[in-house]
Amino acid sequence: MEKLTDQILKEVITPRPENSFKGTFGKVTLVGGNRNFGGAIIMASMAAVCAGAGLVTTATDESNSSALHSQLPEAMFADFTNSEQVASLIHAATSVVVGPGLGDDEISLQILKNVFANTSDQQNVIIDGSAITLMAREGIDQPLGNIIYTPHEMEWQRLSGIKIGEQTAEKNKAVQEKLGATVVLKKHHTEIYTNDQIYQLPIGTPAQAVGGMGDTLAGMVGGFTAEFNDKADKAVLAAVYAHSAIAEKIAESQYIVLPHQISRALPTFMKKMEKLDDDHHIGFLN
Ligand SMILES: NC(=O)C1=CN([C@@H]2O[C@H](COP(=O)(O)OP(=O)(O)OC[C@H]3O[C@@H](n4cnc5c(N)ncnc54)[C@H](OP(=O)(O)O)[C@@H]3O)[C@@H](O)[C@H]2O)[C@@H](O)CC1
Ligand SMILES: Nc1ncnc2c1ncn2[C@@H]1O[C@H](COP(=O)(O)OP(=O)(O)O)[C@@H](O)[C@H]1O
Ligand SMILES: [Mg+2]
Repeated sequence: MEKLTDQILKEVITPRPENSFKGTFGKVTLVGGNRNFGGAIIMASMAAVCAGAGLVTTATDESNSSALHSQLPEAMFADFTNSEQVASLIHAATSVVVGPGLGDDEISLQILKNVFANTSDQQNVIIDGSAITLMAREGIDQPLGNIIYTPHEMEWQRLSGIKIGEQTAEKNKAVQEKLGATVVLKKHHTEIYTNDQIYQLPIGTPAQAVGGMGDTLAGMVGGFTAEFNDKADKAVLAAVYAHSAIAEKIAESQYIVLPHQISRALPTFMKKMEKLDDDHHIGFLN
């Protein structure tokens, strides 16, 4: 298992080209947030916006529209039950994030099927939260795309069939290979299973053990893969590393870290990373 270092941030977060516009930095379509879990998709959307994705659209329950706009005017809204509009937003996306707060009822299931029917191999598709639970429960096939699952241990148990106490690297890798997808297995010292390697995140803090922390990571992975689409595999690793590096910094003076604080800190954090040269590590800038 290879330990991730801050080197991954330097590789991924490079200066933006002068000759660019918002379209250069990708489009993210996020789908989730039923009436009860609107916060989940708002947190994920905030992470995608703050990570620097060029355009972000949030397909969610219509009851979340005002809250989304008041928290995040940068994001556009769509009603997630409007299947034609969602299909066209999926077609337009560089990265799709599906699942945060989607819920697991019949409407959630139909929305998930519509999303999965409209992705293509050219897209990054981040599958999180309720979407993983629904896939496992309903036996839904994996969609087309560069697939990235972001399960917590119980979601991974549901998807892989491996019980939480038995989730060894060997067993997890075998299921990852069958899926042919990237698996970000979230926990203290998250593990990332890719086609060629297993990585471990050596940082992170129990101050992160609060609701919405994973929703925020899913949005960051969506934002990073859209913005740095030419190095999408490394962008996943960089998002995982940055999420916990920022959290550790906030936790120096706070007992817990609020997920939206990580998103709000991202533009400043990314600016510092852009300036790092090979001799300087994150600690140097604290
Ligand atoms: N503000 C919002 O809108 C929020 C909305 N959210 C959205 O809610 C949806 C459901 O997601 P979910 O994760 O809350 O529920 P679920 O998938 O049933 O898993 C929980 C079960 O698994 C067990 N468990 C065992 N090990 C575990 C582990 N390592 N990590 C976590 N759980 C572990 C756990 O055990 P227990 O805690 O009971 O001991 C419990 O029995 C999803 O769409 C998500 O995006 C949330 O993000 C919160 C903020
Ligand atoms: N003790 C811990 N140490 C480090 N990271 C943690 C710890 N507990 C939780 N996390 C992180 O918090 C996130 C939790 O994800 P998840 O359970 O999906 O949250 P939610 O669905 O509520 O947003 C993951 O990124 C996980 O790695
Ligand atoms: Mg989650």
